[in-house]
Amino acid sequence: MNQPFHIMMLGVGNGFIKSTYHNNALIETQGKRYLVDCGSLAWQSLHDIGLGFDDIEGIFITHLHYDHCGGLDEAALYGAYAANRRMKLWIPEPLKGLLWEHCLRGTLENVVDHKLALEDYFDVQWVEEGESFSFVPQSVNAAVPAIEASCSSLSAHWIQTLHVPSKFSCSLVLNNRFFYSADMQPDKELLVELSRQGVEVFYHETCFGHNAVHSAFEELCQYPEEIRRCMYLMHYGEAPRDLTESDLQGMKLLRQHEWLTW
Ligand SMILES: O=c1ccn([C@@H]2O[C@@H]3COP(=O)(O)O[C@H]3[C@H]2O)c(=O)[nH]1
Repeated sequence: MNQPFHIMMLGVGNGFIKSTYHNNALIETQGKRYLVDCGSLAWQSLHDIGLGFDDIEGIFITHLHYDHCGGLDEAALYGAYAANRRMKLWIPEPLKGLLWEHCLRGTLENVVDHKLALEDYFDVQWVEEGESFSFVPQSVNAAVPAIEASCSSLSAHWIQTLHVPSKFSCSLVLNNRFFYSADMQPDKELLVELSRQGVEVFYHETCFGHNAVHSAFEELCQYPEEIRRCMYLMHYGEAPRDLTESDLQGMKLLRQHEWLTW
C-alpha cells in the first residue's frame, strides 16, 4: 500500500487575485512536507500558518509562471545565505535550462560566490514524463525492506497538460490514484482515461467565467457525473456568492489552508 498523504492548498487563487493567494499546495507525508509549485506568495501563505523554509523538504514545479515558481528565488537565496541548505527540487526535464536561463539567472547568478547554475542553489532532480519519483527519500524508509520501500513512499509522476500554447506545463499524479491538475485547459478525455486507469481523486483548476488558458467551471460541468463526483476545484479565486451545492454538480470547492487526507 502507498502511504496516505495530507494535502493543503496554500491558496486557491490565480495569478491576479490577492485575497486567496496563488494556486500552490503543501503536502505532508511521513512527517515531511513538500510543495507543489512555489509562487511568489507561497512563503507568505506558509508564514500565515506558522511554517517557513526549514519546514519544507522539497518542491515540485509544474510550469514557469510567477504564481507557480516566483517563490524559488527566495528559497534559493535563503537556502544559500541564511540556512546553508540546498532544498530538493524536482523539475520536469523539458524545463531544463529554461528555469535557470529564463527565470532565475538574473537574480541568482553570483560570480564572486561561484553560484552559476541552478544546482548551486538546489538539489535538483530532473524528471522525465511518466518517470516515477518519490517525494520521500529512501533513507527515511531504511527499516522497510526494499521490495516494500517503493510502495511505502509517496510516489509521483507528471504528465504534460495544456495551459498556454507553446509553453510547457504539466500535471501531477500521486500514488497512481490522485490527480493534481496545475493550470490547464479542459481535457475531458484525459480525465476519463485517468479514471479508467484507477485515479479516484481529481484536484482540478477552474475559473468562474471564460479564460482561454484555463478550465471554465461551465466546461467542467459537462464532464461525466462519475468524474465530477471525484473533482475538487482550486484556482477559482473567489466563488460567486450565490453558488449553491446543486450548482456545483457534485464537485467540491477546496479551501485555503484546509488539510485533506488521501
Ligand atoms: O497566454 C496567456 C498567459 C497568461 N494569461 C493570463 O495571465 C494569468 C496569469 O495567472 P494565471 O495562470 O492564474 O492566469 C493567467 C491568465 O489569466 C493569459 O490569459 N494568456
